[in-house]
Amino acid sequence: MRLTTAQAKAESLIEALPWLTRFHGATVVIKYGGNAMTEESLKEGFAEDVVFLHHAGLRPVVVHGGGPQISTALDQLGIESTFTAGLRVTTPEAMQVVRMVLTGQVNRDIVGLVNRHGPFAVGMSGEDAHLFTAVRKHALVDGEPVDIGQVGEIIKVEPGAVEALLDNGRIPVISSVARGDDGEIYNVNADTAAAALAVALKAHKLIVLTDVEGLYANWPDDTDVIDLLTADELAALMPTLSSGMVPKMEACLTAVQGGVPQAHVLDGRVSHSLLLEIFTNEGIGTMVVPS
Ligand SMILES: Nc1ncnc2c1ncn2[C@@H]1O[C@H](COP(=O)(O)OP(=O)(O)O)[C@@H](O)[C@H]1O
Ligand SMILES: CC(=O)N[C@@H](CCC(=O)OP(=O)(O)O)C(=O)O
Repeated sequence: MRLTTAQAKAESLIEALPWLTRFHGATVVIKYGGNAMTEESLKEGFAEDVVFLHHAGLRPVVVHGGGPQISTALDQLGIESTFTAGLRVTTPEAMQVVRMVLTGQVNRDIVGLVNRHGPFAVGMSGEDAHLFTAVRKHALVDGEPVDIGQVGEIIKVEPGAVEALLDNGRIPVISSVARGDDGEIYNVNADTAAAALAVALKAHKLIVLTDVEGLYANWPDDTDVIDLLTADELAALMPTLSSGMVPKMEACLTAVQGGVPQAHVLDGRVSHSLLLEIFTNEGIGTMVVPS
């Protein structure tokens, strides 16, 4: 018997039932990357997905980056910007721009898109309510520590303000800027910040949205996406990874080793990728699970 369109839609809804049951009340930390937020329709789709998760009874938390947006602003201001070991060398002058773009621009954009659907999103900086406390981080180049300016390594997470927002039925949207006990502000890679928060919140899932399908087995060849990895398998692969994938896969490993049962890297260029991952039997992207 052929299914009518309406019946096929009902089948799709029913496919989601076991996942709705399983993830009811689950905290999901979603890292939204700058390269996955370039197109307006994708940004709108992302906001719809987050609101859908909220209405479906999950507790979504968004931690965002904005690397390309920071680079554009620095270029416009004539401030040179370089990366060492995947991290932006952040002078005090650049730090002001990083803070302005992440907390003042990208954060506001995401909050605005989510709040088209209701009074849900509340924007925060990682500096607020001592959410992220960081110390100065050095990059390792050929095993030697190199000064990369005001780049931070998170040493403490106080998730109370985020938990209060979640308990109040809100969707926290958080920029990856941290404060230091030394009075400085620090630029933290957003993948790293999302993982630290997922561990502190005892989240059920960390989802990292990016601009590739997942972790490719033989990068730069993009034919073979690894769909499932244990933490031990990922730890063994880490030294072979390059560029942007290093902080992303490190974040998945930190999260899973810190007690988060599942960490995923998904393609943010696919519309509604969040819903596909959470509510379909196939899932998409790369999933990391405990060994
Ligand atoms: N093994 C790999 N699998 C997938 N992508 C990889 C791999 N190694 C390096 N990359 C690169 O990492 C990039 C993702 O990192 P990045 O550009 O920092 O993303 P985002 O802005 O989403 O944080 C991909 O676009 C790809 O060019
Ligand atoms: C230290 C460091 O490199 N910080 C990042 C923070 C933003 C970020 O991580 O943005 P994406 O997720 O879009 O890459 C930066 O300055 O670009």
